[in-house]
Amino acid sequence: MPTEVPLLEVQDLEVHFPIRAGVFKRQVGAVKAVDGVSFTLSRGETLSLVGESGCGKSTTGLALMGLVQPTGGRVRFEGREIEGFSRGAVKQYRRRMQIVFQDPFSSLNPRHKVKDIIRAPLDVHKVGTPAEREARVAELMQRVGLRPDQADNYPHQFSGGQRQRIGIARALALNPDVIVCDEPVSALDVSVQAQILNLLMDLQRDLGVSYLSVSHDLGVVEHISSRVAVMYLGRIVEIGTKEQLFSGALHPYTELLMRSAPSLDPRKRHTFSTSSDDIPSATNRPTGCAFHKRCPLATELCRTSDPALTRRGDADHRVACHHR
Ligand SMILES: Nc1ncnc2c1ncn2[C@@H]1O[C@H](COP(=O)(O)OP(=O)(O)OP(=O)(O)O)[C@@H](O)[C@H]1O
Repeated sequence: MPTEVPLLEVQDLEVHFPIRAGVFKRQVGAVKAVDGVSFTLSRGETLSLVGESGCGKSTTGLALMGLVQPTGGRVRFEGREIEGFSRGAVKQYRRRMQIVFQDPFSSLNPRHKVKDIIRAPLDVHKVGTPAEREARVAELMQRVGLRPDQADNYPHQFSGGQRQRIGIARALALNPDVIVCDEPVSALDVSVQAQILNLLMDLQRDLGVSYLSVSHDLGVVEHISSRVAVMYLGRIVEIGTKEQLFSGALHPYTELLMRSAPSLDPRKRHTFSTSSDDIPSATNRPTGCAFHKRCPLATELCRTSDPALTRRGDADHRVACHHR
Protein backbone atom coordinates (compact mmCIF):
# COMPACT_ATOMS: atom_id res chain seq x y z
CA MET A 1 0.00 0.00 0.00
CA PRO A 2 1.49 3.40 -0.91
CA THR A 3 2.25 5.55 2.13
CA GLU A 4 0.79 9.02 2.11
CA VAL A 5 3.28 11.81 1.41
CA PRO A 6 3.30 14.25 4.36
CA LEU A 7 2.25 17.79 3.62
CA LEU A 8 5.46 19.11 5.12
CA GLU A 9 8.62 17.17 5.75
CA VAL A 10 11.51 18.77 7.58
CA GLN A 11 14.82 16.97 7.68
CA ASP A 12 17.89 17.97 9.70
CA LEU A 13 16.93 21.64 9.73
CA GLU A 14 19.73 23.83 11.03
CA VAL A 15 19.83 27.52 11.85
CA HIS A 16 23.17 28.63 13.23
CA PHE A 17 23.62 32.34 13.92
CA PRO A 18 27.23 33.54 13.80
CA ILE A 19 28.72 35.19 16.89
CA ARG A 20 31.15 37.94 15.84
CA ALA A 21 33.69 39.80 17.95
CA GLY A 22 36.60 42.20 17.69
CA VAL A 23 37.32 45.11 15.37
CA PHE A 24 37.12 42.92 12.28
CA LYS A 25 33.91 41.25 13.42
CA ARG A 26 35.42 37.84 12.97
CA GLN A 27 33.20 34.88 13.66
CA VAL A 28 34.17 33.44 17.01
CA GLY A 29 31.37 30.96 17.47
CA ALA A 30 27.76 30.17 16.64
CA VAL A 31 24.41 30.13 18.34
CA LYS A 32 23.06 26.75 17.30
CA ALA A 33 19.44 27.85 17.61
CA VAL A 34 18.18 24.90 15.54
CA ASP A 35 20.59 22.03 15.29
CA GLY A 36 19.23 19.13 13.27
CA VAL A 37 15.45 19.15 13.62
CA SER A 38 13.34 16.61 11.68
CA PHE A 39 9.58 16.12 11.68
CA THR A 40 6.59 15.75 9.40
CA LEU A 41 3.29 17.58 9.38
CA SER A 42 0.18 15.99 7.90
CA ARG A 43 -2.86 17.68 6.45
CA GLY A 44 -5.33 18.89 9.07
CA GLU A 45 -3.19 18.19 12.12
CA THR A 46 -1.57 20.41 14.74
CA LEU A 47 2.01 19.74 15.72
CA SER A 48 3.17 21.78 18.68
CA LEU A 49 6.81 22.59 19.35
CA VAL A 50 7.38 23.01 23.07
CA GLY A 51 10.33 23.68 25.32
CA GLU A 52 11.96 26.33 27.46
CA SER A 53 12.73 29.81 26.24
CA GLY A 54 15.65 29.74 23.82
CA CYS A 55 15.29 26.08 22.77
CA GLY A 56 14.75 27.11 19.14
CA LYS A 57 10.96 26.76 18.73
CA SER A 58 10.36 30.15 17.13
CA THR A 59 13.46 29.97 14.98
CA THR A 60 12.23 26.65 13.58
CA GLY A 61 8.90 28.26 12.64
CA LEU A 62 10.56 31.36 11.20
CA ALA A 63 13.00 29.26 9.15
CA LEU A 64 10.11 27.30 7.63
CA MET A 65 8.47 30.60 6.70
CA GLY A 66 11.69 31.79 5.03
CA LEU A 67 11.89 34.62 7.60
CA VAL A 68 15.28 33.47 8.82
CA GLN A 69 17.79 31.71 6.61
CA PRO A 70 18.39 28.04 7.40
CA THR A 71 22.05 27.05 7.40
CA GLY A 72 21.30 23.42 6.66
CA GLY A 73 18.66 20.78 6.13
CA ARG A 74 15.90 20.03 3.67
CA VAL A 75 12.24 20.92 3.54
CA ARG A 76 9.76 19.14 1.30
CA PHE A 77 6.27 20.42 0.65
CA GLU A 78 3.92 17.74 -0.71
CA GLY A 79 7.04 15.74 -1.51
CA ARG A 80 8.74 18.55 -3.47
CA GLU A 81 11.96 19.98 -2.14
CA ILE A 82 12.08 23.73 -1.50
CA GLU A 83 15.49 23.85 -3.06
CA GLY A 84 17.81 26.25 -1.31
CA PHE A 85 14.76 28.42 -0.56
CA SER A 86 15.17 30.22 -3.92
CA ARG A 87 13.02 33.32 -4.41
CA GLY A 88 10.54 31.84 -6.88
CA ALA A 89 10.08 28.70 -4.83
CA VAL A 90 9.67 30.69 -1.65
CA LYS A 91 6.95 32.84 -3.21
CA GLN A 92 4.82 29.84 -4.17
CA TYR A 93 5.54 28.04 -0.95
CA ARG A 94 4.82 31.09 1.19
CA ARG A 95 1.44 31.43 -0.41
CA ARG A 96 0.60 28.10 1.11
CA MET A 97 2.42 28.71 4.42
CA GLN A 98 1.24 31.61 6.56
CA ILE A 99 2.06 32.80 10.05
CA VAL A 100 0.15 34.20 12.98
CA PHE A 101 2.39 36.10 15.37
CA GLN A 102 2.33 36.33 19.13
CA ASP A 103 1.73 40.04 19.41
CA PRO A 104 -1.19 41.03 17.22
CA PHE A 105 -0.56 44.73 17.76
CA SER A 106 3.01 44.95 16.56
CA SER A 107 2.29 42.65 13.60
CA LEU A 108 -0.51 44.90 12.25
CA ASN A 109 0.31 48.20 10.55
CA PRO A 110 -1.35 50.84 12.77
CA ARG A 111 -1.89 53.20 9.81
CA HIS A 112 -3.83 50.70 7.72
CA LYS A 113 -7.52 50.00 7.90
CA VAL A 114 -8.49 46.47 8.83
CA LYS A 115 -9.88 45.74 5.38
CA ASP A 116 -6.54 46.76 3.82
CA ILE A 117 -4.55 44.62 6.26
CA ILE A 118 -6.63 41.54 5.48
CA ARG A 119 -6.57 42.27 1.75
CA ALA A 120 -2.79 42.78 1.57
CA PRO A 121 -1.86 39.15 0.79
CA LEU A 122 -4.44 39.11 -2.03
CA ASP A 123 -2.92 42.30 -3.46
CA VAL A 124 0.66 40.99 -3.17
CA HIS A 125 -0.23 37.77 -4.97
CA LYS A 126 -2.62 39.56 -7.38
CA VAL A 127 -5.53 37.28 -6.57
CA GLY A 128 -8.89 38.16 -8.18
CA THR A 129 -10.41 41.46 -9.25
CA PRO A 130 -10.75 44.39 -6.82
CA ALA A 131 -14.42 43.47 -6.30
CA GLU A 132 -13.54 39.83 -5.64
CA ARG A 133 -10.88 40.88 -3.15
CA GLU A 134 -13.37 43.08 -1.34
CA ALA A 135 -15.86 40.21 -1.17
CA ARG A 136 -13.15 37.89 0.13
CA VAL A 137 -12.23 40.37 2.87
CA ALA A 138 -15.88 40.53 3.98
CA GLU A 139 -16.09 36.73 4.00
CA LEU A 140 -12.87 36.42 6.02
CA MET A 141 -13.99 39.00 8.57
CA GLN A 142 -17.22 37.15 9.07
CA ARG A 143 -15.35 33.83 9.30
CA VAL A 144 -13.17 35.02 12.18
CA GLY A 145 -15.98 36.76 14.05
CA LEU A 146 -15.48 40.41 13.07
CA ARG A 147 -18.40 42.61 12.04
CA PRO A 148 -18.60 44.05 8.48
CA ASP A 149 -18.96 47.59 9.87
CA GLN A 150 -15.50 47.26 11.46
CA ALA A 151 -13.79 47.06 8.05
CA ASP A 152 -12.80 50.73 8.01
CA ASN A 153 -11.44 50.77 11.56
CA TYR A 154 -7.77 50.84 12.52
CA PRO A 155 -6.00 48.25 14.71
CA HIS A 156 -5.94 50.50 17.80
CA GLN A 157 -9.74 50.51 17.78
CA PHE A 158 -9.81 46.76 18.53
CA SER A 159 -9.19 44.69 21.64
CA GLY A 160 -6.25 42.26 21.80
CA GLY A 161 -8.45 39.27 20.95
CA GLN A 162 -10.04 41.09 18.01
CA ARG A 163 -6.61 42.08 16.74
CA GLN A 164 -5.57 38.45 16.81
CA ARG A 165 -8.73 37.68 14.80
CA ILE A 166 -7.52 40.23 12.22
CA GLY A 167 -4.12 38.48 12.11
CA ILE A 168 -5.84 35.14 11.60
CA ALA A 169 -8.07 36.53 8.82
CA ARG A 170 -4.96 37.90 7.09
CA ALA A 171 -3.23 34.51 7.42
CA LEU A 172 -6.29 32.78 5.91
CA ALA A 173 -6.67 35.13 2.95
CA LEU A 174 -4.73 32.96 0.49
CA ASN A 175 -6.26 29.66 1.67
CA PRO A 176 -2.99 28.34 3.08
CA ASP A 177 -2.30 24.67 3.80
CA VAL A 178 -0.15 25.40 6.85
CA ILE A 179 -0.27 28.19 9.42
CA VAL A 180 2.66 28.63 11.77
CA CYS A 181 1.16 29.87 15.04
CA ASP A 182 3.94 31.49 17.06
CA GLU A 183 2.59 31.77 20.62
CA PRO A 184 -0.77 32.89 19.17
CA VAL A 185 -2.48 33.58 22.50
CA SER A 186 0.32 34.29 24.97
CA ALA A 187 -0.10 38.07 24.66
CA LEU A 188 -3.86 37.87 25.34
CA ASP A 189 -5.92 37.98 28.52
CA VAL A 190 -6.57 34.49 29.82
CA SER A 191 -10.32 34.97 29.37
CA VAL A 192 -9.81 35.61 25.65
CA GLN A 193 -7.25 32.88 25.01
CA ALA A 194 -9.77 30.02 24.88
CA GLN A 195 -11.94 31.94 22.38
CA ILE A 196 -9.02 32.35 20.00
CA LEU A 197 -7.88 28.74 20.42
CA ASN A 198 -11.42 27.55 19.72
CA LEU A 199 -11.56 29.75 16.62
CA LEU A 200 -8.29 28.19 15.37
CA MET A 201 -9.68 24.71 15.99
CA ASP A 202 -13.00 25.49 14.25
CA LEU A 203 -11.09 26.80 11.24
CA GLN A 204 -9.01 23.64 11.16
CA ARG A 205 -12.10 21.46 11.26
CA ASP A 206 -13.82 23.44 8.48
CA LEU A 207 -10.86 24.19 6.20
CA GLY A 208 -8.49 21.29 6.85
CA VAL A 209 -5.58 23.63 7.51
CA SER A 210 -2.54 22.28 9.40
CA TYR A 211 -0.93 24.17 12.26
CA LEU A 212 2.66 24.19 13.36
CA SER A 213 2.23 25.70 16.77
CA VAL A 214 5.03 27.18 18.84
CA SER A 215 4.24 27.44 22.52
CA HIS A 216 5.77 27.38 25.95
CA ASP A 217 2.33 27.02 27.54
CA LEU A 218 1.47 23.38 28.09
CA GLY A 219 -2.19 24.18 28.76
CA VAL A 220 -2.46 25.60 25.25
CA VAL A 221 -0.49 22.68 23.84
CA GLU A 222 -2.76 20.12 25.42
CA HIS A 223 -5.84 21.97 24.16
CA ILE A 224 -4.94 22.23 20.50
CA SER A 225 -2.35 19.60 19.54
CA SER A 226 -2.58 16.34 17.63
CA ARG A 227 1.14 15.71 18.11
CA VAL A 228 3.83 17.33 20.24
CA ALA A 229 7.58 17.70 19.73
CA VAL A 230 9.70 18.61 22.76
CA MET A 231 12.78 20.66 21.95
CA TYR A 232 15.90 21.06 24.04
CA LEU A 233 18.84 23.20 22.91
CA GLY A 234 17.91 23.20 19.25
CA ARG A 235 16.95 19.55 18.91
CA ILE A 236 13.85 17.41 19.31
CA VAL A 237 14.29 15.07 22.29
CA GLU A 238 10.84 13.49 22.16
CA ILE A 239 7.99 13.48 19.64
CA GLY A 240 4.68 11.67 19.66
CA THR A 241 0.94 12.06 19.85
CA LYS A 242 -0.50 14.36 22.47
CA GLU A 243 -1.63 11.32 24.46
CA GLN A 244 1.82 9.71 24.30
CA LEU A 245 3.47 12.88 25.53
CA PHE A 246 0.97 13.93 28.18
CA SER A 247 0.24 10.46 29.59
CA GLY A 248 3.34 8.48 28.75
CA ALA A 249 6.29 10.85 28.47
CA LEU A 250 9.58 8.98 28.36
CA HIS A 251 12.33 11.57 28.16
CA PRO A 252 13.36 12.93 31.59
CA TYR A 253 13.22 16.45 30.15
CA THR A 254 9.62 15.95 28.96
CA GLU A 255 8.79 14.67 32.43
CA LEU A 256 10.26 17.84 33.89
CA LEU A 257 8.06 19.93 31.62
CA MET A 258 4.94 17.90 32.34
CA ARG A 259 5.40 18.28 36.10
CA SER A 260 4.57 21.95 35.56
CA ALA A 261 0.86 20.96 35.60
CA PRO A 262 -0.52 21.91 32.21
CA SER A 263 -3.79 23.71 32.50
CA LEU A 264 -5.85 26.44 30.92
CA ASP A 265 -7.02 27.26 34.43
CA PRO A 266 -5.03 30.36 35.41
CA ARG A 267 -5.05 29.34 39.09
CA LYS A 268 -3.25 26.14 38.22
CA ARG A 269 -1.12 27.51 35.44
CA HIS A 270 2.56 28.14 35.58
CA THR A 271 5.24 27.67 33.01
CA PHE A 272 8.16 25.45 33.89
CA SER A 273 11.23 27.06 35.27
CA THR A 274 14.80 25.97 35.31
CA SER A 275 16.25 25.07 38.66
CA SER A 276 19.91 24.65 37.94
CA ASP A 277 22.44 27.49 37.92
CA ASP A 278 24.42 25.62 35.36
CA ILE A 279 22.08 25.79 32.37
CA PRO A 280 23.76 24.80 29.14
CA SER A 281 23.05 27.12 26.20
CA ALA A 282 22.75 27.09 22.43
CA THR A 283 26.25 28.60 22.25
CA ASN A 284 27.68 26.02 24.58
CA ARG A 285 26.09 22.66 23.91
CA PRO A 286 27.40 20.01 26.30
CA THR A 287 29.00 16.90 24.88
CA GLY A 288 26.97 13.70 24.84
CA CYS A 289 23.32 14.17 25.71
CA ALA A 290 22.79 17.93 26.00
CA PHE A 291 20.45 17.36 28.96
CA HIS A 292 22.85 15.25 31.02
CA LYS A 293 23.84 18.04 33.44
CA ARG A 294 20.22 18.37 34.57
CA CYS A 295 19.16 14.75 34.25
CA PRO A 296 18.55 12.48 37.25
CA LEU A 297 19.26 9.40 35.11
CA ALA A 298 22.59 10.60 33.68
CA THR A 299 25.47 8.14 33.53
CA GLU A 300 28.93 8.22 31.98
CA LEU A 301 27.39 7.11 28.67
CA CYS A 302 25.19 10.24 28.64
CA ARG A 303 28.24 12.47 29.18
CA THR A 304 30.04 11.07 26.17
CA SER A 305 27.49 9.78 23.67
CA ASP A 306 24.70 11.80 22.05
CA PRO A 307 21.54 9.65 21.91
CA ALA A 308 19.69 9.54 18.57
CA LEU A 309 15.95 10.14 18.32
CA THR A 310 14.66 6.58 17.96
CA ARG A 311 11.32 4.87 17.91
CA ARG A 312 9.67 3.38 20.99
CA GLY A 313 6.73 0.97 20.84
CA ASP A 314 4.45 0.51 17.83
CA ALA A 315 3.17 3.98 17.24
CA ASP A 316 5.21 6.92 16.07
CA HIS A 317 6.73 7.82 19.42
CA ARG A 318 10.41 8.77 19.29
CA VAL A 319 12.78 9.57 22.11
CA ALA A 320 16.43 10.59 22.34
CA CYS A 321 17.55 9.01 25.63
CA HIS A 322 19.96 6.19 26.48
CA HIS A 323 17.87 5.07 29.44
CA ARG A 324 14.27 5.20 28.21
N1 LIG B 1 18.69 36.65 15.04
C1 LIG B 1 19.35 35.99 16.00
N2 LIG B 1 20.68 36.15 16.16
C2 LIG B 1 21.36 35.48 17.11
N3 LIG B 1 20.81 34.58 17.95
C3 LIG B 1 19.48 34.38 17.84
C4 LIG B 1 18.68 35.06 16.87
N4 LIG B 1 17.39 34.64 16.99
C5 LIG B 1 17.38 33.75 18.00
N5 LIG B 1 18.62 33.60 18.51
C6 LIG B 1 19.01 32.68 19.60
O1 LIG B 1 18.65 31.38 19.18
C7 LIG B 1 18.19 30.62 20.30
C8 LIG B 1 16.79 30.11 20.03
O2 LIG B 1 15.88 31.21 20.02
P1 LIG B 1 14.32 31.04 19.75
O3 LIG B 1 13.70 32.40 19.82
O4 LIG B 1 14.11 30.23 18.53
O5 LIG B 1 13.87 30.19 21.01
P2 LIG B 1 12.43 29.92 21.56
O6 LIG B 1 12.44 28.51 22.02
O7 LIG B 1 11.40 30.30 20.55
O8 LIG B 1 12.37 30.89 22.81
P3 LIG B 1 11.23 31.92 23.26
O9 LIG B 1 10.11 31.07 23.77
O10 LIG B 1 11.89 32.73 24.31
O11 LIG B 1 10.88 32.70 22.02
C9 LIG B 1 18.29 31.53 21.51
O12 LIG B 1 19.53 31.27 22.15
C10 LIG B 1 18.27 32.92 20.89
O13 LIG B 1 18.96 33.82 21.72
